[in-house]
Amino acid sequence: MDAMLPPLLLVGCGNMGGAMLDGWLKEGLAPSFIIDRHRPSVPAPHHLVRSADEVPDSFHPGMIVLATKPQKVDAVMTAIAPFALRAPVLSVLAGRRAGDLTDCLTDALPAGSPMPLVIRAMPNTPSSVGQGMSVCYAPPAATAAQRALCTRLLRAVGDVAWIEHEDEMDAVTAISGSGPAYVFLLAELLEEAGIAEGLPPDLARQIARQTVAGAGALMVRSGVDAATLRRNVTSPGGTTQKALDVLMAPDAWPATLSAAIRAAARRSRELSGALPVS
Ligand SMILES: NC(=O)c1ccc[n+]([C@@H]2O[C@H](COP(=O)([O-])OP(=O)(O)OC[C@H]3O[C@@H](n4cnc5c(N)ncnc54)[C@H](OP(=O)(O)O)[C@@H]3O)[C@@H](O)[C@H]2O)c1
Ligand code: PRO
Repeated sequence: MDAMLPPLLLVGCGNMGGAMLDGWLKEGLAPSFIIDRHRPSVPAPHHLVRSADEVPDSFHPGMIVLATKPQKVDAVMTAIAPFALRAPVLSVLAGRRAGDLTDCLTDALPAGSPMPLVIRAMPNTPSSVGQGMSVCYAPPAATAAQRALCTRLLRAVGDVAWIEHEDEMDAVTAISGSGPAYVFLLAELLEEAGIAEGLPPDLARQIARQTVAGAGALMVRSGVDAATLRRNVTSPGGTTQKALDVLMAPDAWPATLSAAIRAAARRSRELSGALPVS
């Protein structure tokens, strides 16, 4: 294992903050402060507080990780702004732009203070088992060391990629941020379909879950592209072909998935304020 991850100020420890924290704890994390109203506990030597005002002024984080809901972040900006003069901020909020968050922090600081730095990342919940996918965007003011620190933190919980254009974050959010939900839905629907075909519920669940997990593991470990792996399952004139004829019809999965991704990306733009709420 590499050296310990730096101390963090984690603001919000629900589904996503908690998933990342689980991954960081497994990797070894320097004593950190976690702000959350609901999490029951964090292991020693970390500190759980219920409000941003309870973090001692003496704390020097290596990074501040923002993981509240986008609509709830403004309420904590004043309390965390002084820490943002000591460490870069890594926001995993959907939609909220780096410049917008920087402005909120700047407004909460005395006039003439240095400008805080906000880097964005879009992780996903498989981070909790070290299988996350995080895509990062840093404004031009970020240093190579600050970018490297983000990469190191997020690499500890999965794969990391960087984008140079913040606008791409809306599509990233729709695909990899929200994507685990689509895959879990697939597992749910396979299970329901198995039961509808007369299988015992326990067996339907087992085969649905392991099929989704096994297919994902095969794709990763083989490195073979998804279309080839799909063709390898599809015997000419066989059972898979019959199912794919239904799923791959232009008005079926191709249309449905692209409409779903468009809707999610649009919602990300709405959260940024770039589009009116529909
Ligand atoms: N969930 C995902 O898969 C995912 C993936 C990528 C990115 N994200 C982003 O991650 C962020 C968090 O999403 P989530 O699903 O983890 O939300 P969540 O489960 O609601 O977690 C946020 C946590 O922060 C707490 N919190 C908020 N403001 C607080 C405050 N002032 N003091 C103390 N605790 C506070 C919330 O408590 P209350 O509920 O009481 O406010 C909640 O426990 C969002 O911005 C989302 O866009 C999520
Ligand atoms: N969860 C957040 C949402 O649904 C962002 C990506 C995954 O808005």
